[in-house]
Amino acid sequence: MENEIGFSKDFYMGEAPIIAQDLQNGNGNGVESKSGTFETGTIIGDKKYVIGGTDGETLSVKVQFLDNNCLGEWVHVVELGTKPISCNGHSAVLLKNRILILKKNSNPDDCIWFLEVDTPFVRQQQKKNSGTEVVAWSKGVIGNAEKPVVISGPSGVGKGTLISMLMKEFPSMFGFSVSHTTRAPRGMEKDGVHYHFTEKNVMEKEIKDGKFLEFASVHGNLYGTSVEAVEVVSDAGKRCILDIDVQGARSVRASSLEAMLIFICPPSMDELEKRLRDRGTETEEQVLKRLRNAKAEIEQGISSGIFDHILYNDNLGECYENLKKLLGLDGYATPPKSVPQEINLPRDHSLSKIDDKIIINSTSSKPEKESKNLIMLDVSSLKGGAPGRTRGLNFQVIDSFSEGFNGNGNGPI
Ligand SMILES: Nc1ncnc2c1ncn2[C@@H]1O[C@H](COP(=O)(O)OP(=O)(O)OP(=O)(O)O)[C@@H](O)[C@H]1O
Ligand SMILES: Nc1nc2c(ncn2[C@@H]2O[C@H](COP(=O)(O)O)[C@@H](O)[C@H]2O)c(=O)[nH]1
Repeated sequence: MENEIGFSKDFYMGEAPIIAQDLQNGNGNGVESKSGTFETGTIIGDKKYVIGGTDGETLSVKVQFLDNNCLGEWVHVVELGTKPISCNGHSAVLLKNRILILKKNSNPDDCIWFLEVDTPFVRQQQKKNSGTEVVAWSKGVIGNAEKPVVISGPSGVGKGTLISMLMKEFPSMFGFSVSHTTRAPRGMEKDGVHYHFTEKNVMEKEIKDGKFLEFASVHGNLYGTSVEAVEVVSDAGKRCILDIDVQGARSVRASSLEAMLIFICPPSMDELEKRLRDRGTETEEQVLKRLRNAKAEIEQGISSGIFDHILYNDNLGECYENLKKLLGLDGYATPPKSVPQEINLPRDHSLSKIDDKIIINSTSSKPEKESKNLIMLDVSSLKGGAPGRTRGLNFQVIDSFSEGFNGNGNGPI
């Protein structure tokens, strides 16, 4: 199954139409380069992706185009998303449209990363930056993390109120995605808590740089969800809640976030107007603008098919109970705790790939004891991906000798 430098036969053969081969210059999977950093190389079609820790603290990517066996120049690559921090080496395996990176000797929650090279998100970004080589990083999450929740609806309907109630009752379960906006803060609003209040030119530049999952012009200001805002919540092990308008919900629906989308509808336009006016946060001109926009938003919310669920917020308590039902939280005094899976990858390991299974073969030879582990990483049900996390990774210990392994997989140990 494996050759002497740790590439599997499948890795050489790749998966049509992408073909992976070993590097012709001998810089194979996990080889120390002249500069002393670890580099791996993967050839996909006529491109060679070299991943190595040469960019300060973070792993960087270099791409070289192959021109009939003759090596071309390095190409500048735009790397989107948060890059993994460099480590004591890594392994790389080509999957269908992304490269799986396994960091050696790293924390269980930081050992699996993906470099997307040909996913819909990357193709979309390549189109935007025509002529530029674009790749995107996405961190792998073991198991099926709960889907993010999008709460949308016209201004004043009660989205923020419902979200606050949820966060108060389940503080360790939910995390709020803090949006960016160019509108001015209201009296009690804090920067970084309610919004990241941002200058328009700064936000426009960051949008251009691909830092936003979605953005929209709403009631005359720019609003947007940065990739980081969602990642911060996922990394804290919480379910992400987004409070965004209908245009933003449409973008999220089209993205790889795979969120649950809920539209909150007012009982009537009169009641919506009353709530907006009673809140007293908008000028008369703003109230009228928001009410005008509300009509179109309600129409789209109800009939566009963007949303998975529609909730009517007439009686607040009832609406909140219905929201909890949708989220599977009715009847829970305390939220269910998922048991985290753990995987520790020792520095010395080799990889092989059989269909959608990655076999990690690790050997640790301490003077007193030698231990061997065979871990199977199942990548058949990957979900999400850049510009967010890649979920749906499952692993199983399929063989282990000695106590060297620190994990709680399902297989025999
Ligand atoms: N079911 C309800 N009945 C009566 N008042 C409500 C109800 N739900 C929310 N409110 C009130 O309506 C006002 C608007 O609610 P909230 O600020 O949560 O709306 P929102 O949808 O988040 O608005 P925006 O999109 O402008 O942020 C608040 O003063 C809130 O207390
Ligand atoms: N598309 C997005 N819409 C957003 C985002 N954050 C908030 N919003 C929506 O804007 C309006 C107005 O909000 P307000 O705080 O000024 O009253 C409201 O409908 C929000 O849902 C975002 O990141 N993206």
